[in-house]
Order: sequence, then structure tokens, then C-alpha cells
Amino acid sequence: MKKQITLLSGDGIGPEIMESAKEVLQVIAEEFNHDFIFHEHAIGGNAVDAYGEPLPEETLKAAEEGDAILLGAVGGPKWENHPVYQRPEQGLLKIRKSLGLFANLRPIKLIPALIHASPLKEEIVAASDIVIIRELTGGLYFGKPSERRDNGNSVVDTLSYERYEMERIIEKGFETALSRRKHLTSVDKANVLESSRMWREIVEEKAKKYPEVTVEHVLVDAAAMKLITNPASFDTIVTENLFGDILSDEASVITGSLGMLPSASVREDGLGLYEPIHGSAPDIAGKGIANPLGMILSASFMLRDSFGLEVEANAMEQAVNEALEQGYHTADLDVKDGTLVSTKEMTDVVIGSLSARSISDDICYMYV
Ligand SMILES: NC(=O)c1ccc[n+]([C@@H]2O[C@H](COP(=O)([O-])OP(=O)(O)OC[C@H]3O[C@@H](n4cnc5c(N)ncnc54)[C@H](O)[C@@H]3O)[C@@H](O)[C@H]2O)c1
Ligand SMILES: CC(C)[C@H](C(=O)O)[C@@H](O)C(=O)O
Ligand SMILES: [Mg+2]
Repeated sequence: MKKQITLLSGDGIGPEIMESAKEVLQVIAEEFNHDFIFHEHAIGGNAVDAYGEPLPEETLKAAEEGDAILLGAVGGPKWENHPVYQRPEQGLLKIRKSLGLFANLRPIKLIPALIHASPLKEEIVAASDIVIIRELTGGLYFGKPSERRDNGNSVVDTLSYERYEMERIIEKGFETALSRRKHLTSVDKANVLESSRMWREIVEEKAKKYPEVTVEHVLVDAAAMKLITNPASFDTIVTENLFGDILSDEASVITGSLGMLPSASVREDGLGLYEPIHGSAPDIAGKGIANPLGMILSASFMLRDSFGLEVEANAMEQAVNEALEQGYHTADLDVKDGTLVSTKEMTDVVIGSLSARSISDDICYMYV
């Protein structure tokens, strides 16, 4: 299979973890006889430095024309005092909005080898298997006006949604729940916000179309508490943009590290942007110690969901599991008696597991 993949490494640890994903994908391409063609483009702070804007036109064009997009992370202290239009994060928001990537899927599944790495008790995290479906192109992030007034003495941000924007993400929530354990938790703040009351009405309307799915409404503050006291009580969560951003970082604690979580941002026709949920981690950038697994798992997410390469995606995920089972971990993961490794070493271990796996598959094949 021949695929054009747009690589947007970004800032901070972005390029370090992107290198890992690229190397692993190259091994997959060789072993499974695919042709992955990588096209690297600028986004975020490095694009501001080179082009004066965080999302150059050519990056957007390449992203639209390719088969899928892989993104590292954007942002960092260097650009914090730039005007809003030159903030790295604006590049990320603009690519999501311009490409219409309205549905952000954030799976949170405990990897058994990491059961002790979470600061939460083993019995609490044990059965965790959640998908957060986060609305990605509306809400407070994009509402107008968003500005300072009265010489900086008052400020307004606007939370606005059109009905169709709520309908399509809620529908995605139901479809996802239907393909899983058929339990949908809709998270809102309907006791305070009008937008949440409209959201809840739409969830109730859509529920009639999905009688097999059990629907539960949970207020966002209570959901934040339940996520870490009883994560196993969740299956699929659907929520608006900002709530989903906050809850997914919180949920990463279940897996032992923010560095573990992948995500997919998709639209109706299947175009997808795949990225770890974490940021550019300026505190560890350049040290070669970042956890590359959230990025590698984002690449396997791309293989499965954008390219339909189920076997290859499984092989990558299996290789990640094996690396962790053997006790290898980067510094962000609190693994007792394991082997502390760098980003590069972790990548090599994953590649080693992949290669060993295909050799053993060959042997099995030869003897069948
Ligand atoms: N998708 C994105 O590009 C994205 C997401 C979140 C934050 N950001 C940006 O990143 C910058 C830093 O934000 P922040 O510090 O609040 O969040 P962050 O996610 O970058 O880091 C939070 C903490 O988690 C650690 N961490 C994150 N990813 C890790 C990994 N792969 N391996 C090991 N440790 C990891 C960091 O070292 C840090 O201590 C900001 O400019 C922010 O806007 C970008
Ligand atoms: C960097 C920022 C704009 C982004 C968001 O809030 O969506 C990030 O936190 C994320 O989760 O992808
Ligand atoms: Mg976030």
C-alpha cells in the first residue's frame, strides 16, 4: 500500500518523538511491504520563526492533500509573549478548524505492564478502558468575540455552538459507544450553562435512535472526580471542547503518564490528524528523555483508522506492550525494578520487538 503521510513535528519534544514514530513506521513499511512517503512541514513556533505564522499556507495545503497527518506538539516559552496570531497553539487550532477535524478520539486503556506505574491504586485502574470523544472545532476555543476591553480591565471569551456541531459529535459518541460496551456518558455543566442544556436536549433526542446504548448525564465537576475514583465505570464519554481537553489530561494518570496517550482528530470523510495528547514539554525538550509511546501509538491509530491496516497496527501495539512488559520505561513512568531508557533506546526496543515478532511469524509460517 502506498500512502502519503504529512509529518508536522512542531516544537519542544515534538521532533524527538516524531523521529521515533517515523522509524517505527519505516520498519512496518519494510516488513509488511508498504510504501510510506513522508512529507515534513512546519507548524507552531518553528513555523513562526521561519514564516512569521504558526500555520503556513503550504503546510495546510500539504495536510489537505496527503492521506493522513501525524503531529508531534507545538508551543513553548520562546513564543509565549508573541501576539495571539503568532502563538504556536493558533497553528494547531487553525489546522483543526480549517480541515474540519471536529471529532477528537482519545482512548485511555490501561496497559497491564503499567498497572503499578499509576499513582492510583491498582484495583482502581485495573479495568480502565475509556474513549473520550471530544468536540474539537467549536466552543470557547473559537467563539467570537474573544478580547480584552476597557483598557484591559474587562475581558470576554464566547462559548458558542451551532446545533449541527453538537449533533455530529454526539452522533459520533453514540456510534463509538455502539461499537464498544454500549454505555455513553455525556459530560456537561447543564446546572449552569445554557450551551450544556442544549447539549443535553440533543443527547436525549439522539438517544431515541440508539435504544441499545445506555446514556448517562454527568456534570463535569463530578465526572472529574469519578474519573479517578472509579474509571472502570466509564466506557465512552462525549463532551464539548474544553471539558474534553481537561478530562483527557486527567485521565492520562490512569495509564501512568501523559506521555502514553494517543489521539485521532477526524472528519466525516475519514481524513485524520494523529497526535499524542500531551504538549511540547519544554521542561524536558532536548534531553532525549521524552516518552515516545503516545506518538508511536498515534501512528498505529493512523494505520488502523485511516489506512485500514489492522494487522500492522496490532503489531505496533504488541511491540509497545512487549517493551513495557520487559520493564523498559522512560523517566516519566514510575516503574519499579525496570530499566530506565532514553527516547531513542525505547524506540529501538519497540523496533526490536517488532522485528523479533516478524521473524517468529516467518518461522511459524514456514512450519505451517
Ligand atoms: N497538542 C499540542 O501540541 C499541545 C498539547 C498540550 C500543550 N501544548 C503546549 O505545550 C507547551 C507546554 O505545555 P504544558 O507544559 O502545560 O504541557 P505538556 O503536556 O507539554 O507537559 C506537561 C508535563 O508532562 C510532561 N510530559 C508531557 N509529554 C511527555 C512525554 N511524551 N514524555 C515525558 N514527559 C512528558 C512534561 O515534561 C511536563 O512535565 C505549551 O506551549 C502548550 O500550549 C501543546
Ligand atoms: C495546545 C492546545 C491548543 C491543545 C488544546 O487545548 O486542544 C492541547 O492542550 C491539546 O489537548 O491538544
Ligand atoms: Mg490538552
